[in-house]
Amino acid sequence: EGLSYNFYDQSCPQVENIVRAGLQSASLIDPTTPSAVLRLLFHDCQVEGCDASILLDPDNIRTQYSEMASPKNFGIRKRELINNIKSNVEAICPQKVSCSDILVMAAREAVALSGGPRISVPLGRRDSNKAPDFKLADALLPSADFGVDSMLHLFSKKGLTVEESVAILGAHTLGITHCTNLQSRLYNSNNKATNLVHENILRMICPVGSSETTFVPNDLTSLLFDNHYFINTLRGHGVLKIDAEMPLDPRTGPYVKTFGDDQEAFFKAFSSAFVKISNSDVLIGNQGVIRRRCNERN
Ligand code: HEM
Ligand SMILES: [Ca+2]
Ligand SMILES: [Ca+2]
Repeated sequence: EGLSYNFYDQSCPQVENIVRAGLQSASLIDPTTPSAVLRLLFHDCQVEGCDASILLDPDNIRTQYSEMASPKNFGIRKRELINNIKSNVEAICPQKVSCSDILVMAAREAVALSGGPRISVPLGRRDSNKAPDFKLADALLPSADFGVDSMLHLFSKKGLTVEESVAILGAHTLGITHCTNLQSRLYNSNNKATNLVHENILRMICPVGSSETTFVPNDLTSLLFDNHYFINTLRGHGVLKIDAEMPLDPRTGPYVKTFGDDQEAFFKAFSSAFVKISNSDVLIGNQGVIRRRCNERN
């Protein structure tokens, strides 16, 4: 399909080490770096494939051409970290390594560095050279109140099985959710509340009209890539609507239980899902470009 496991063996053998070093030093300064980088990869791949489109800054003339203008990208961070790693790579191997591959490698390191599996990822992606209108990102990124139906539909389009779809949501073992993303779940929906005590705690942390800076951790070990997300949701302690629904739905519930009991089973299904997501709709061969700077068009 055009990607390969030894793509940079000749042209830039140091690239994996450079990316790993970049992730490690950034995580020492800010331990929430891995969660931000993992979400950044998903939001890139979800809009016109993994082509580093999310990293492009708006130019002065056409400000709507930046995915960051979409409210669905609220809370996206660490785009500049990928720019910095790219500069380090350019210093050693100029014009060889795409920003999209750097982002995939960085997300892979983010998972491994947090205690998750070390995932082998095929490389050879190319970068897009123009950002889509932010309305496309708006249409393609999942909204905070997605339920099981919409989630399974979204991931089946990427070729994920139901088991892999449940596993990839285990990415929420890392990071946080801002209260602004929980308003509709907590205050004006007829959602299937699972654990009233837990929902009341969420309401206390996130009152009506919470400021944009308040947040809750996605699980109790939000810096560790482990299976606590599943254990949490099984207890009815899920944060998002999808977390509350997955254990109850007959299609997804059995996998939530398996992953809550067996971390290795979670890691295995997460790894294959991660590879599928990061291979979806990629530019290869002569398509696209290798951007010189990740945040600007060539
Ligand atoms: C139906 C699918 C999904 C929905 C509805 C969803 C929704 C969300 C929402 C609302 C947040 C909170 C953002 C904030 O308030 O700052 C979040 C955070 C996060 N999501 Fe997802 N997500 C989905 C799938 C994924 C996937 C596939 C991945 C990765 C492979 C992922 C990784 C993350 C991570 C790591 C965070 C924490 C970010 C941080 O701490 O900065 N999500 N997600
Ligand atoms: Ca993209
Ligand atoms: Ca965790």
